[in-house]
This record gives sequence, C-alpha cells and structure tokens, in this order.
Amino acid sequence: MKSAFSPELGRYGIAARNYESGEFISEENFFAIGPKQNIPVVCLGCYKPLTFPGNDRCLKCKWPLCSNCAESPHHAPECEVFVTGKVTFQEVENIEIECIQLDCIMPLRVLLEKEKHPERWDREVEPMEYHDEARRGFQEIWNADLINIARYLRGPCKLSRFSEELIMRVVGILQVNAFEAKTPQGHPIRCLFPQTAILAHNCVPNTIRTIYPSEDYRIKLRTLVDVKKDEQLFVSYTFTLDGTAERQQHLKNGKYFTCRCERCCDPTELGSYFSSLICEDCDSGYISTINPLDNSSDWKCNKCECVIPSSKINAILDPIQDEVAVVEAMPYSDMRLQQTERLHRKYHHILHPLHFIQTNLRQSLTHMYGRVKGYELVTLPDSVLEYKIDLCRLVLKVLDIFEPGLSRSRATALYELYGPLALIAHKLYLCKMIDATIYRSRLGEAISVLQEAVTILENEDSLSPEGVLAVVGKKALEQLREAMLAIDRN
Ligand SMILES: C[S@@+](CC[C@H](N)C(=O)[O-])C[C@H]1O[C@@H](n2cnc3c(N)ncnc32)[C@H](O)[C@@H]1O
Repeated sequence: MKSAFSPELGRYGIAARNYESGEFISEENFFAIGPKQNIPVVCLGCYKPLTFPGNDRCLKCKWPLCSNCAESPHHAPECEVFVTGKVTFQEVENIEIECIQLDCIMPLRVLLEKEKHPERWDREVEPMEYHDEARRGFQEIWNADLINIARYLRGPCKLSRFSEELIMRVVGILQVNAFEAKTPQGHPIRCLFPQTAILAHNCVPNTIRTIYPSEDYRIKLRTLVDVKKDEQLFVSYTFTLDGTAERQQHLKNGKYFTCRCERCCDPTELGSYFSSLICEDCDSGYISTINPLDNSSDWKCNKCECVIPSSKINAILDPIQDEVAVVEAMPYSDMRLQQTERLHRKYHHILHPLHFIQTNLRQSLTHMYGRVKGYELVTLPDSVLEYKIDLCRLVLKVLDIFEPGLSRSRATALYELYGPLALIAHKLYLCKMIDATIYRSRLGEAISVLQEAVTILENEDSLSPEGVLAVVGKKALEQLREAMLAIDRN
C-alpha cells in the first residue's frame, strides 16, 4: 500500500500494485490496545465485565483485574503509574453503569507507548488526524474528556509531563482512528493501528480489515474485489447495511466528516432504493430524498408529483426504527422470530422491498430460521426452507451492491443459504420427486455456495465466531462432497 494526500481526504491509501480479490495487502501490530470508552468496569487484562464490586483487583495497584490476568502485559504499563502515583481506584457501587475512571486507560497506554517508542510515534501517530476544532464543538463530551482524562492524568496520576493539549490530542486520535475489535471471549476493545488507519472511508468499500486475537491482535488488510495499481483503497467506517442518513450521522458524530461517495450522493443508493418509501399517492413509485446530504431536504416520488417534507418522513420512520430496535435487542428466541416476522410484514406496504429496515429484519430472520429452538433446520417444512432461501438471496442481492466481493457479511449469508439448499435437494431426491441429475445439480449449487463461504471465512481468526464457522463449514463441505460421490456410485 502507498500513501497519498488530498485536501478533502487527508492522507489515504492507494494500491501499490494490481491485487486480485481476497489478496492480503498489509499487516501491522497495534500501537496500543485497551478498553473502550464509556463502559462499565472491566478487567484491564482480558476486558471481561467484572460482576462483583470490589472483587478481582490487581494485587499491586488495586485497579480492576481478574485473577487470570495477574501478569497481563496489557495492564503492566498503567499498573506502574498507579503504584508510583498511589492512584487508587474508587470502588463503584453500580457495576452496570459506565465507569469514567477507566476512560483514561487507553489514552494513557498510548502516551506511555509514545515514550517507549518515540520513533514509531513520530513516524506513524504524530501525523494522524484528531479534529480538534470539531471535537471542541461537542462541548459536553470535550469537557468530560478534559476532566476525566487530561486533568485526571495530570493531577491524581501525577503525569504532568504530558501536556493537556497532548492528552486531548491523543483522545482525538483514538476517537477518529481507533478500531473496535473483540477478544476471543467476545468482549469489545479498542486498538490503534496507525498505518491501517490511513485508509479513507467509502460506503462501498474495496478492502476489509481483520484483527487476529490469536496473533496478539495483529491486523491484516485484504481486498474484497480486484483492485488496480494506483486505485484508492477504501474501508467502510460504518455499518454498510444502514441507510444514508444513519451512515452520515455516524460519520459526522464519530469521524467529523461528510461522506460524498457515489452511494451517499445518489438518492436511490446505487439503484437499490435502500432508504426509499413506497409512494402513498400513486402506489407504484418510490419516495426518495432529493438531496441525501441534507437532512432537511424534501422527498419526492420517482413516478408522480408527490413531494413530502423531511419532517413527515421522519415522523413515519422514527417510530418504525424504535419498534425494530426493541425487537433487535431481544435474544434469539421464538418470541423474537415471531416479532421480526410481524414487523417484516407490517412495514412491507410502507418501505421499499430492499429498504434497509426490511433488509436488516431479513438478515436476522436468515440467522434465526435454523438456529432458534423449535426452528432447527431439519424440522422446518419445505415451504419455510424455500422461504429461508429467498430471504438469503435478497440479502445477497443487497450485499452485491454495497459489499461486492469477498466480505464477511456475504460469507455469512452464503453460509445460511447452503443448508436449506442441500436439505431440500436431499428430501426431494429421497421422495423420488427429483431424479439423480437434478439432485446432482442442486447439490452442486449448495457445494459451490458453501465453498465460497468457507473460502472467505478461512481468512478470519480461528478464535472468532467466523473462524469457527469456517471449520464447521469445511466439515459440512466434505459431507456434501461425499453425498455427491454417493449419487455417482448408485
Ligand atoms: C481514520 S482517519 C484516515 C486517515 C486520515 N486521512 C489521516 O490523514 O490521518 C479518518 C479521517 O480521514 C478523513 N476521511 C476519511 N475518509 C474520508 C472521506 N470519505 N471523505 C472525507 N474525509 C475522509 C476524515 O477527516 C476522517 O476523520
């Protein structure tokens, strides 16, 4: 990867040569790793939530640390600071609420690493963007960080060798550049990878990054699609299956810029109508915003003269999104499946069939059919198996537009698709409703779908849920191939 600069994007990455889809471009060790901000008390070694106030403390500094992490290298740097400065951790009464004392940990780790590796700081971290001015605009957050982090480190932690300005800059560097990852146990963390963070954002990315907990949280960047030498490399900083307004808000509040990519500038989101509503007036057109980059823009129908102000659109969409959020917060269960189906049906007269709300509900349904108790794949009637196949294909249709190529989401959707494909083929053949030729072709489709899913998932860390899926998928692939051979033998 080469680095380039533009006034709009700042530094960004470009391809140093031609890459085929799925090729690794670069890899990097973290500069710092640590807990996220605004979280309840976690162990500073493995980041698991600590459930009893006062339990699980470091024997040296008495800050939160579980008994398995006594020698954790993650906690060692700040431990010395807390011991030397006699900085005590104030016990928290409610372990479920955010623990502001932990907000200083990640910035402190960056600052201590700066002292340990000044050359790497100068070369890689010093030039990083931190949007000082824009962050000052969010006054409440700025003041909270100033008090809970900068003044806490310089005061009680006796680290006045770090200026307030430098500490607030590190806070900004982390906010703008840090990536979220998960520990093997699924606990969220933040990591700073200065070289990989150079990549600009695009709502249709051409690369994907993976953090490998089993390789001491090393990051690797690979292409999703073929990329030509000197083409820009993009990742997505947002959830690609959000609509334009949601993505823009996330980027503005968290990364301080307006994305002007082709998808964001197109009211139809590349012809998908991903944020569009069905027109009530003509019933055959779709209502989309006139200017996707302006929240107050009117919306208009692509078939009739209907124009609707944004306030009215929000009054329709906000309650739907609230209702969906309640259902999506439920654990996978019969109840959640029923509620998801209810919402999917309820809003299909209002939202475009590919609307992001419908697509996200559909994606949840593809995961639940086959997993939720009472809906195991082998117990599902053929009609529901066919329905799951349709749901997967619709999700894949959207992913083909927004995450073309070898993405994790594509792999998971393909993984959900192979099961019902194989099962239906098998059932029909056993009932003699299809002959060996059709069975072979249907099984062949299931095999190629699963093979593609496994090929993508094999890039994931072996300790991650996706990595585990790759292993299970590989075994299933062997069984399907065995079934194929059995047809040929008979
Ligand atoms: C993670 S940093 C990327 C590297 C950064 N450009 C640098 O020079 O350090 C994210 C910042 O880059 C800029 N940026 C990234 N993608 C952008 C885009 N699509 N449009 C405008 N600015 C972008 C924004 O300033 C954003 O806050």
